[in-house]
Amino acid sequence: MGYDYCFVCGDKNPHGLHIKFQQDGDSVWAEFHCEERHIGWPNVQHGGITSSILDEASAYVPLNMGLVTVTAELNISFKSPIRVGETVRVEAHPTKTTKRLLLVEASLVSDKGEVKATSKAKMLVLSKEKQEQMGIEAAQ
Ligand SMILES: CCCCCCCCCCCC(=O)SCCNC(=O)CCNC(=O)[C@H](O)C(C)(C)COP(=O)(O)OP(=O)(O)OC[C@H]1O[C@@H](n2cnc3c(N)ncnc32)[C@H](O)[C@@H]1OP(=O)(O)O
Repeated sequence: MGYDYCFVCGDKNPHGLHIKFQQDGDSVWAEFHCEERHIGWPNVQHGGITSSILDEASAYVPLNMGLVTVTAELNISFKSPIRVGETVRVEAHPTKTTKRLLLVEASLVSDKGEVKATSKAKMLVLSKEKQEQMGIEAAQ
């Protein structure tokens, strides 16, 4: 089972979010439309879905640099509810890069310009050996 089954971006995951990320220099971005099946409280997008989108965007930043990482830490501020029917844009960019660690900041903003959530992630670069140990295939 490869990347096609990723919950956030995989084409073949029937339960996934099917988000397509675009590269813009060191940054990545994507759009997401909140539907009824994404809610927790009535009409409010589940915080776990919001977290997944921010996490994934943070992972695509190093991936586009040719680095395979896992999220070691993810700190999220949920600033305003994302409602069913709203389209949000996620953007992520690196703020610090070392040999072992990337710090990535991300945000989710509505099409009306309202900031819905922001995050700071620590993405830990996996060595080839560690990738094999974890059963992660080399990046495409
Ligand atoms: C094409 C489409 C693809 C699409 C596919 C895209 C998929 C993307 C998925 C989204 C991303 C995810 O959700 S990934 C899944 C969620 N994350 C996880 O499951 C990670 C679980 N945690 C772990 O596996 C582990 O704890 C690691 C790998 C993070 C660290 O393990 P380790 O390497 O054995 O740990 P350890 O020896 O203690 O630490 C190694 C070094 O890193 C440092 N370190 C460890 N943790 C931290 C930390 N939180 N903050 C700072 N530094 C840290 C240590 O101090 C040490 O530094 P020094 O002493 O060497 O200086």
